[in-house]
Amino acid sequence: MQFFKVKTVEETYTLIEEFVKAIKDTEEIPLEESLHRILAEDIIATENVPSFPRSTVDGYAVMAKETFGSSETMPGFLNVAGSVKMGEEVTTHLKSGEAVYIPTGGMVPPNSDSVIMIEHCEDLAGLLNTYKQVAPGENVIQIGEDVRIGDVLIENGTKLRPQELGAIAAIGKSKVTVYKQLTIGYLSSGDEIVPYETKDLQIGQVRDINALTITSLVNEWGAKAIYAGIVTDDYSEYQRVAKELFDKVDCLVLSGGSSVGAKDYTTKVIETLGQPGVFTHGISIKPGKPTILAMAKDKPVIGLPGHPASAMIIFSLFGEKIVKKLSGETSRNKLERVQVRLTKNIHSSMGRTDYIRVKLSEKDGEWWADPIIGKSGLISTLVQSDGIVEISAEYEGVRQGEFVPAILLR
Ligand SMILES: Nc1nc2c(c(=O)[nH]1)N[C@H]1C(S)=C(S)[C@@H](COP(=O)(O)OP(=O)(O)OC[C@H]3O[C@@H](n4cnc5c(N)ncnc54)[C@H](O)[C@@H]3O)O[C@H]1N2
Ligand code: MOO
Repeated sequence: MQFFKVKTVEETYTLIEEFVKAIKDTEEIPLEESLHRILAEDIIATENVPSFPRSTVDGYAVMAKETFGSSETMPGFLNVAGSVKMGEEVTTHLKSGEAVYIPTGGMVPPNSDSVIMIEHCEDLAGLLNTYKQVAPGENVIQIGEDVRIGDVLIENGTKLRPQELGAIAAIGKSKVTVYKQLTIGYLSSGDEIVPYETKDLQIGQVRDINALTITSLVNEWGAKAIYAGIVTDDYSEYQRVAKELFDKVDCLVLSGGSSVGAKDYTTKVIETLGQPGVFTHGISIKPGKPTILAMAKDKPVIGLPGHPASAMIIFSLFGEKIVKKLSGETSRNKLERVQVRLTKNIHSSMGRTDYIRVKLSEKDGEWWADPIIGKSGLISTLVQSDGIVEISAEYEGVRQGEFVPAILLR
């Protein structure tokens, strides 16, 4: 049976990299609606930012060399020849021996190369006493120092953060081309699963937790979740609903029925959706060993283990990678794991990667991870957790105080 041919975590990531291809459909949208979308063009600067030399302080525009030697005890002297107005161009050149009052953000006059801060000088009836020398360029943002014409400001494949939106706004671009927002279909399965709004549960019934955790993760990652409800463990009904949803979405996620029980139909259903089909059923991982990953007609299909903590951990580990690849995002890898120290010895099995739920706390400038013990069916264990620590397959356990990589659950 394929189930027992488990793959390692690394093999699984390699297969995802190999199978999942980015969707290349694009659309042009207003800049203000583009937060967390994936850029589908290089943004080339068409303007210098700033377009004029700008003071970073309130003070006096000067020629730096004319302040050289100034000190508290031996001030220099310059004539105050006027003032710069905010938002207005300055065409008058600064002459030798002169200083001009300038507010923060004002245009530095031609011939001036620096600004002396108001705290370091004193205007005595038009004679400026300079108590400190300034260096050429001091307190001035030069033309194009922020963004230079022709520079690739932001690369195709970047996930747009607030700072990218700000930079695009700075060059006056109001529309951006982004990759199409992904739609991720989600379906719960199981005779015992009932809508979470159900008031009075019959014995044996379970409210649908995974619908909320999984679709919320999808939304957090910037994709659109389509929830298609709950199907019972009736193969033909499950197959019909899954196929209908599969046809509407870019990626399908099925929860439950991933194991090898008599009514675990998820693999069989996935195999009907198209070629090449299941590429992983079973990962040497805890929790989430029965995880199913497949490709059907270029669309990824994920079969999550039903236990709520397993479903969420597995979807965070592999679902996010799949969604990222599909979305066209190629941003350099950000910090994915942080090193933390364990508060207790943890046992694990060789040949299996363990993800342990942990609560983090800071002590003397270091982060410590306290394991949350509990079965993978318990959602409350994730409520108590700030992250999961990874004990890789080559370890039999980790001792108290040792450093381990942690993935934060935000
Ligand atoms: N013989 C073996 N049995 C099992 C193995 C194994 O290796 N050999 N692995 C176990 C592991 S590990 C997991 S994880 C589960 C995965 O099982 P399924 O994916 O088939 O999940 P179900 O049986 O449908 O459900 C498991 C459990 O979770 C509850 N559940 C399911 N869906 C939801 C939902 N949407 N919201 C809340 N709770 C849900 C369900 O009621 C069950 O209690 O297999 C083990 N078996
Ligand atoms: O590993 Mo299974 O994921 O619930 O216990």
